Amino acid sequence: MACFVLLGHSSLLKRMALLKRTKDRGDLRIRDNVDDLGIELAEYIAELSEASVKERGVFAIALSGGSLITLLGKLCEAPYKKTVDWAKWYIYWADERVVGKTHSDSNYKLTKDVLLSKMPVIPSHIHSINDSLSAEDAASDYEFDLRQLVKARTVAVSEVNDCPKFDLILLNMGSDGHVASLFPNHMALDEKDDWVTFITDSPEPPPERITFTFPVINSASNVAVLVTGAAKGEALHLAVDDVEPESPLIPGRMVHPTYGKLVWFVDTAAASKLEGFDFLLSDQPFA
Ligand SMILES: O=C(O)[C@H](O)[C@@H](O)[C@H](O)[C@H](O)COP(=O)(O)O
Repeated sequence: MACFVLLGHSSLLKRMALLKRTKDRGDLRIRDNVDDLGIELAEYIAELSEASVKERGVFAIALSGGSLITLLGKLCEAPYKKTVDWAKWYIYWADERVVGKTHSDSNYKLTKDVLLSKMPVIPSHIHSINDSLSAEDAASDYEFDLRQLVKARTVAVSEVNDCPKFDLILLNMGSDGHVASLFPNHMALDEKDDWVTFITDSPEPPPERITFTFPVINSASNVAVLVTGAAKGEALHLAVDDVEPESPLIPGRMVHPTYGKLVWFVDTAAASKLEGFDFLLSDQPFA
């Protein structure tokens, strides 16, 4: 049976904050609404940024796209706007669509609009893809760029392989269980050598993307995955619960930082199919 811890004081699900500790699939932080989840995520990022700047003098973070970036808008508000040491941030994207930087599909553009144009991040610390290249060349070029920062130890290096060890990689999971641009049953899931690979056949538009590979994702010090909405309930169940061995192995379940910490930021709609969660929806008193 799953173990849930009630963090709030209210017995009403609407105002609850829940923490679920799984055996080996990380922690789940569950909030009833996306707005509260955004506040929780902002607090988590700010804490990791502070700890990393204290320890290493910099904070190396990789972002994704979608609603995750919209939620990062919370970091532009008090207190984070002033308390986060923005000049120490080095930013990559765990995946990017191979489109121009001004295109509405660009994760860089979305992040720029929501966060980068508002916070004093140093422009040379923002590592976006070269949008004049093909997907294949953009992936090699991005890996080359990342290798320079690993060489300089601006991005730390894993103790067990030569992979970058990001202070934090932020992902979100789709309803098919994909993370970054690593889609179910795609050969990119098996990439072991390259840090950054490319795809030209994404099941979701646009088709051409670059993506961090699992060796990079699983070498990070911290990985957080945002999962919101009822449509992702089954994928979340497959990603974190003790499922049968014959259950489909979705990319979300392959997120498994070897020595890092994994945290899932989840709303109650997405959590509804987790083992034991129905108990909370019943009228029984919380023990
Ligand atoms: O690249 C993409 O096609 C999307 O960005 C996609 O990867 C998205 O991140 C997930 O589908 C979850 O998206 P939401 O969290 O926005 O629902």
